[in-house]
Amino acid sequence: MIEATALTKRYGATTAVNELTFTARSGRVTGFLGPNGAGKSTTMRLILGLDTPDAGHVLVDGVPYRELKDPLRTVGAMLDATWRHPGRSGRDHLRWLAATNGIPDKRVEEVLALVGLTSVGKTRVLQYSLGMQQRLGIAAAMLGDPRVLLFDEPVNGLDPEGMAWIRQLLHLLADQGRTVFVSSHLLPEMAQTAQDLVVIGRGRLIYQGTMDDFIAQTSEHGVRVRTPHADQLRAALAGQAEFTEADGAFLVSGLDSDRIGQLAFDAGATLHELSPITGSLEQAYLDLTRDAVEFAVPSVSPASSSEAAR
Ligand SMILES: Nc1ncnc2c1ncn2[C@@H]1O[C@H](COP(=O)(O)OP(=O)(O)OP(=O)(O)O)[C@@H](O)[C@H]1O
Repeated sequence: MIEATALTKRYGATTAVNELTFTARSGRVTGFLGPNGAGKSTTMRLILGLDTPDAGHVLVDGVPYRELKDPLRTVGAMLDATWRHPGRSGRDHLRWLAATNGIPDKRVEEVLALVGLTSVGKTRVLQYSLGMQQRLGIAAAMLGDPRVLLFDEPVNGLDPEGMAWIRQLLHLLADQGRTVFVSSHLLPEMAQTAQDLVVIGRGRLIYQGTMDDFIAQTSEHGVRVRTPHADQLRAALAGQAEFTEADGAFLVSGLDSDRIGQLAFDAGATLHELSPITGSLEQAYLDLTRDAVEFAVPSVSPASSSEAAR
């Protein structure tokens, strides 16, 4: 488990992390989201003891990182997957890490197998694709068989197959009871990966809770209904729910699809469509972080883009 309490970090006049309190639970994949400059990397560095907070504290399985007796066996991290000794082979890179941390050599073969790099263990890292480098970074994070894992942008630059592989691995690690804390800018990918979310903006906590609650609380909801008996449905819904009509369909809010189906049936309206519209992580995220974006991007309108083209 990771527990941050009133965590604060300042760089000169910039408060990168501001009284941040959150928990990442064991057995769950927790997504860590926030606009550029929100303080995600700083928070990850504070968790790993690479930076010292000005106030507050963060505990990993109940202990500050710097007081962990065996850090690599407690926390594994991949912050920058592309930094590696390029002249070494993947296997030698892991052997070097294992040797300097008192981890037996046989664990290297286990983690190479876990990430599917056994057959290219002898290949120099210089020749690895980005996907292979990400896998090697994960192998390194797994060397100490840690209970807590931190991944900063693990799917950056990966193809769909590589992303799916990482998603499955993160789920597997969480199912084994580990704490998996992962940042990503790719919201559709995060929507499929994370079960819990910590969202920050300008260093402050904006949301902490489950992915499902996040999407449910902050997005537009409704049920799309199509019927050839619009008059009957209109009469049935009047006073029961709010609705708008467009393109031959009703968008009904305030009632779930079971209730709408029943009302329509009672009113003798045949339904050709009854589909709940659930919000997306992207919409919920944009709604919630709108005010927390450090440098707002001007909206793109046809007029402004043709202006620019001139
Ligand atoms: N070493 C540093 N010295 C000065 N300012 C820093 C330092 N590290 C971070 N900052 C500032 O702190 C704020 C938070 O930065 P941080 O890199 O933690 O955000 P982030 O959420 O990881 O951003 P991104 O998504 O763009 O990587 C930013 O305003 C950044 O400029």
